[in-house]
Amino acid sequence: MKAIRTTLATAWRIAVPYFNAEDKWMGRGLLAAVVVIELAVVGLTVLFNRWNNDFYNALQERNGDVFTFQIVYFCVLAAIWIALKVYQLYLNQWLQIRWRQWMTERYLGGWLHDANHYQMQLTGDAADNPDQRIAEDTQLFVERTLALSIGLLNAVVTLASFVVILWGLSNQAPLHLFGQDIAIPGYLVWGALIYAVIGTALTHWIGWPLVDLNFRQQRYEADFRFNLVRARENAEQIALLRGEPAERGELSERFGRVAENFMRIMVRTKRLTAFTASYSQASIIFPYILVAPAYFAQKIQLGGMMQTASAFNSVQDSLSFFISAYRTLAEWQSVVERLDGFERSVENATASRDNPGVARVHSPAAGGIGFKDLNLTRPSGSPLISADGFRFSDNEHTLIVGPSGAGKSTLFRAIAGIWPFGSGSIAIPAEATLMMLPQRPYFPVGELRAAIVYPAEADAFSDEQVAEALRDVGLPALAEQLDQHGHWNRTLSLGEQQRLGIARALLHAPQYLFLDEATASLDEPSEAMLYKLLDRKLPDTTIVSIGHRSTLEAFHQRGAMLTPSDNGFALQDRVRAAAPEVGLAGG
Ligand SMILES: Nc1ncnc2c1ncn2[C@@H]1O[C@H](COP(=O)(O)OP(=O)(O)OP(=O)(O)O)[C@@H](O)[C@H]1O
Repeated sequence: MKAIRTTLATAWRIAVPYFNAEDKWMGRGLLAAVVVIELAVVGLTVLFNRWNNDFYNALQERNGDVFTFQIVYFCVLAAIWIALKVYQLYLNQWLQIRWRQWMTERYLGGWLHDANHYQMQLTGDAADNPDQRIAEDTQLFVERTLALSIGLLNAVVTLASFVVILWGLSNQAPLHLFGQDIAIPGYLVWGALIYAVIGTALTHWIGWPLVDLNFRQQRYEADFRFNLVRARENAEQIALLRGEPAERGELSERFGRVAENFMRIMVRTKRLTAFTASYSQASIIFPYILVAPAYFAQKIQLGGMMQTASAFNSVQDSLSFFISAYRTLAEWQSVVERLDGFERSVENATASRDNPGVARVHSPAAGGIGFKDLNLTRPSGSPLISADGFRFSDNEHTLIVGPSGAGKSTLFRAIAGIWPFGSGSIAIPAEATLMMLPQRPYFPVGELRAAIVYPAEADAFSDEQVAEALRDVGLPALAEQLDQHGHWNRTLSLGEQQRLGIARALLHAPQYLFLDEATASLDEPSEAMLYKLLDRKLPDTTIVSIGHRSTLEAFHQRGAMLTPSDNGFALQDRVRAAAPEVGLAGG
């Protein structure tokens, strides 16, 4: 019960913001229309119920005129019913897509706000497959929430209308057993109530494990899909390593979990269906059994009996709403849990960014980037790097070296503000523009022009500017293909991708450029050419590089290294053995 209350409260929290958002008038209007139509549908059900009485009485009395009138009357009711049903579905779907669109935008906004998506990955909590939350769960949530709440409304209103009718019918057709009337006011209502309560309790007892099973099913399906996508994304590596059997084994194992859980769902659903199907079949004859004695004792007519049966079924249907909606309810509960997990995960990521262990503060303009008591740790808390009093001065190029895994890239992440683990502060001039170039730059799939200038808009630079940057970095052939669409991370060599990365830096001209082994896949002369190009084209940019090649020293005035310390590794100035021969500073 507590779980149901918690789920309802959570669902309310997830659902309500849409009806208070910019689209609220449209959303509220559509919802009101759907509700009004639902009420009209219940009203029609009451008219149909009365029609039963008149129609069957006409049949019993062999009254042709009344029969014909009732047929015409039925057709009118049916026509209205059809129109209501058509528009109810149409407006319901309209509301669904607007609501879902709003939720999707909101979740995309939260997920892609600053580095939330990265933080969520780092902390690795409940929202393990955000793509599933955003794409699938929002759709399920909107659809199921509407279906269940409109279904519930129908059940309540139908119940209220028909309990009154059934109560009246109980008095017209008193319980007649063993040759005498037994006066139980509203006995048909009590009969329906007891029947439904027993059914609901049994359904819950048989079906409750489905909530958890459905939750797991969605997770296993998402894991399987995610790993298929990973295999596709890394097709070349897998093919080169002949990793297909390993991939296949892994994927089969993951699908095994999907299938195994599905089998459990099947078994449970089979039991539940056996019960609900028996229950609904029994519901057809149960009211006849209740009123048959009164009918045979000639206390009521055929019409009265048919109307009673139909009213009983309506009452019983609404009381059994929970039974018919059980599977939907179980699925809906899992969806609510997952969306709640996602929302909490976004909130946690935002909170950890707003209160990071590592503070980013503003240093005076042209003050460079400095560290104070900086101690970076792994997410587990184990120490990684310490840096105190170190500064990347403006217009000075620094090369950082250090053992693999020491935390060089993590230092860059902290400077970029996406690594919250640790303590101390990093001072960066206000409004400074920073750009990080990793070893494998990211290019969105699409037009080459947009891929290069990412994350700026495709038209942020003129074609001539982009083409010039491409020619400068030694990719003149690509300068002719700016309109071409492609998956550039897949089709270009790593060296070409690194050249493209430098072209991106040339276009954006950041104040601080961080190169994390960004030219490591190029031969030494090409690397030298690119560094000289950067120096020539971006004279006001401060460059900090991470690299393992000693030839890089020639292009940096200053050396820094990570040396083992009590706190992992310490960032310190590096004293060079000899002055570089071809330094950028020196020419
Ligand atoms: N997302 C993460 N979760 C947990 N540990 C991480 C994560 N990212 C990095 N680390 C750990 O932090 C340590 C430093 O990683 P980092 O990438 O900064 O090393 P690096 O000095 O740049 O290494 P390399 O020279 O090999 O690129 C490594 O031990 C790594 O396993």
